[in-house]
Amino acid sequence: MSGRAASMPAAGALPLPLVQLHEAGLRLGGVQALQGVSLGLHPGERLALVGPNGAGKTSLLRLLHGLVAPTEGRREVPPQPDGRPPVGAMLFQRPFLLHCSARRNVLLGLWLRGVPRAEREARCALALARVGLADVAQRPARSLSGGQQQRLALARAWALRPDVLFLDEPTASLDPSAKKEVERLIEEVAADGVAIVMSSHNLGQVKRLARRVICLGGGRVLADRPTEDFFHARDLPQEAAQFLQGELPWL
Ligand SMILES: Nc1ncnc2c1ncn2[C@@H]1O[C@H](COP(=O)(O)OP(=O)(O)OP(=O)(O)O)[C@@H](O)[C@H]1O
Repeated sequence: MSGRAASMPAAGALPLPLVQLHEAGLRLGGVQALQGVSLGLHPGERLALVGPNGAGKTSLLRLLHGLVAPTEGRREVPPQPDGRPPVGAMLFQRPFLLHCSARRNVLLGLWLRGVPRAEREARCALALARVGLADVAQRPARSLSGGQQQRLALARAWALRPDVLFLDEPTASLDPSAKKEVERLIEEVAADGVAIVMSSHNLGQVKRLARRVICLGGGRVLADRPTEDFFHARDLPQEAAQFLQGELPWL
């Protein structure tokens, strides 16, 4: 798609983070959803956010994406080497689609982000083809199956040529075959060099897609490890180890 992998820095060079949080906290209606979160997200990373219900995964996704501002600490978005701000896109568990055709949903997404008219049609057609929806482009978006709707949401995000894709439990409401297909497409996006940040309760999926895992509990980062390490380490903080032990039997 965007050929991000080709513009990745040479091995050994430290890339600039796409977004960096410094002791960030988020208070929502009297609830401390996040506190003291410091982390950087780099180009091409594959990060999974795990933790029990209410741990703060969605809040952290929203904060990283800039949909909400931290109520404590700081969110920094360093300008990239080419001077432009990084482009982010987000996918939700249940796609938010407008009452119009699949094609128009993608075109409107491009229009909203200020993509020039001359580019919109081609980018839309390419994105729909990449997710296998070219033949239903004219169908009302909301008449598509759940799996097709999520693929359409992915096409809409993909067409924006994001540097980072935020995914909030992207396959949680899908049946096994639709889940597999969406996972395959997320893998393709990541293989293009797009950074992915995904919240998931599916640890099998986390193992398959992520290279780094952040485990949250009570709005704090309990562990931030490479995926292999997270699943096999003997020195995880107690709360993170307990979460993992509770989930592993379901894998
Ligand atoms: N708009 C809001 N107003 C008040 N409290 C909120 C709001 N949104 C989230 N919270 C609270 O913030 C905390 C973190 O919620 P968040 O949705 O980020 O957790 P989560 O890990 O994504 O949970 P889940 O796995 O259930 O989706 C929870 O206690 C939640 O009830």
